[in-house]
Amino acid sequence: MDIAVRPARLALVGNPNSGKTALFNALTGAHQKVANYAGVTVERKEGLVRSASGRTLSVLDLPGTYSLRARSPDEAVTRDAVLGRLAGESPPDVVVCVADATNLRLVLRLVLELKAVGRPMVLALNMYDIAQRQGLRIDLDRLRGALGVPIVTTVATRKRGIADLLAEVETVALAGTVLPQGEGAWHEPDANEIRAAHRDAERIMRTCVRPPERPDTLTGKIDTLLLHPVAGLLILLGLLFVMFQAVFAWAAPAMDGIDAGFALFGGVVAGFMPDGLLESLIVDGMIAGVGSVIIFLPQIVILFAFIILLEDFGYMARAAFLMDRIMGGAGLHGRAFIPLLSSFACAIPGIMAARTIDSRQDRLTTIMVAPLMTCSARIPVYTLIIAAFIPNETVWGFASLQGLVMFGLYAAGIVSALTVSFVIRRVFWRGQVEPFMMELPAYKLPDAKSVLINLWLRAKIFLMRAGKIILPLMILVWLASTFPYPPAGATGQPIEYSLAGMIGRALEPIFAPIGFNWQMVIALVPGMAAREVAVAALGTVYAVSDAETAMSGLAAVLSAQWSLATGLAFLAWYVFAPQCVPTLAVVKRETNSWKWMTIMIVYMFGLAYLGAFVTYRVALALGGGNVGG
Ligand SMILES: Nc1nc2c(ncn2[C@@H]2O[C@H](COP(=O)(O)OP(=O)(O)OP(=O)(O)O)[C@@H](O)[C@H]2O)c(=O)[nH]1
Ligand SMILES: [Mg+2]
Repeated sequence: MDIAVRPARLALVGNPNSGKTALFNALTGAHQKVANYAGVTVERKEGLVRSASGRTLSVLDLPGTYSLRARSPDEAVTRDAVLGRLAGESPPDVVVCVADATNLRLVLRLVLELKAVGRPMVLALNMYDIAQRQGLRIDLDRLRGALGVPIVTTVATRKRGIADLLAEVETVALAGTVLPQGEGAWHEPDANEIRAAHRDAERIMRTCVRPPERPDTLTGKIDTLLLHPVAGLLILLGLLFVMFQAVFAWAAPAMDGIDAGFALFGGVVAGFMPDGLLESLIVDGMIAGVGSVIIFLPQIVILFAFIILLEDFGYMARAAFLMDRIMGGAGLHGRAFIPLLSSFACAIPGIMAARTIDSRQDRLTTIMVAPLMTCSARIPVYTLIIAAFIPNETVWGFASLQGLVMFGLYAAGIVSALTVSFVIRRVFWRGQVEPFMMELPAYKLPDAKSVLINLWLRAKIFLMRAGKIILPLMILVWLASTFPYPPAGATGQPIEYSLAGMIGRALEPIFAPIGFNWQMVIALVPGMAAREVAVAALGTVYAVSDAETAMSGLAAVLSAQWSLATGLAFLAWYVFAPQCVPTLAVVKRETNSWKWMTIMIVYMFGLAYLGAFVTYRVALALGGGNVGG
């Protein structure tokens, strides 16, 4: 192996939730997602690190696995990477096995398997801080002897032990491999070999690790309450309730600030520019359009602050455990919880996270319902319509009505996901759902820095979307709603004669039964590329984006122009419609079939139309048909 020519490659392999990604971030300075539950990483990620001696090493982060006998698609990624079976990739020069030091029993079998593969290897005992705090006594020298591999202790989140680890990696890398090339040395172990490995692991545990004198029972104590079948579920509901209340209550001042900022900015720019087309494009199309989406940043940050904190405490794995019975009843695998939870951010990572589910049927069911979870791109649409039609009142003396409606919209997404998966089970396959077996991590105090980094990543994704997707789309919307000009002597609004107006009018008959007018139809079209563009597009269509009136102005215009029934129907449409083409593309890629993508499009549009229709008709019947009332 010639290290001078190409960087030596080290691969991080280990059980789920052992801190591989945290170690990867500590080594490479990357900001990959870490969270206190298993199955976060589902793809290989590569980065570079420079060692103390100035050598560049390439680091590979891999999905967690308990064994090389891969069961799910993400575990197969790890196995293939270790064995050098990935197309165009040689096996890693050094395997760094990342162990949760507080849970050594689980990793020892993997260590023994990896040793059999024969690549040079280093064992990193991560989470060593927690092991020490728990009073766990690990005899490192004896463990080194028993396993025959170098061992370093690390605390990935505090970047402790990183230099030692790198030094150890360099030593074994330089020592070179005299061992057989990966693949040949490894085979699927048979039952006898598995039993033998199990015995070896138990023996090593007995000789090298002594349990703490006073075992850590804090986690156990908290769990008797939080995992209680009734109290636990109530606490979960309570947490979600507080979360949505906070989204509305706490974000308001920041949103007003952003609103005013963009209005001011638009006004200043307008003052410097001559009146005309260019001014309209920049001020009404671009500044107001992007501003009407960015204003939702505070709400998204608050929502994710809750989610990230709950993840890092270790609560989310408990939530999955609590939900397992309900989800199982609906035909969903317990492991579907994490993918569905990720879908609250965006369905795309959620659909990818379904790779941790090994049974193909369970995985497909999860993928098919993931887009029903309320992704963050829906927040702008929901909030706008809620602000326009739901009075800002307090009910029962303490709850904000607007927050309650938001809670209801999220609940509608969850309930429909459970219902659809129930139906999928009946229609496509009937087999048993596999029982849930997720490790419950120990509770941990979140690491402030890593919470902030995760939060910043979410905010960045949102802002990048505003720049990369929404800005260009808004320019298109502006063009389509400005040209062609109205003919001489036309009496209506200019937009009625534009291309967008024509499209809206052409599609209007399809949407009239569910209470949508042609302006709404125009907004739906660019909303296919990214849901939140509908908000900005409505602003353009209703021409409210003068410098003085941004978001609050739009809500006022909508409440004057739509009936309550129409507003509610629009919300119902947004709960179900398979909007955002990128999600559909990912479904095609992950299922590797057009069939499932088509099924998704058909069923979701069907539900959206039905949901909006029923909502509209019921609201009309209850007297919600007055425009401007
Ligand atoms: N106290 C402490 N926490 C750690 C340490 N290393 C990681 N963590 C935390 O452990 C949790 C899991 O870390 P990840 O890096 O996501 O684990 P992973 O092995 O990549 O997990 P998967 O990708 O799901 O297989 C996170 O909450 C980390 O912040 C450590 O050394 N000490
Ligand atoms: Mg990871």
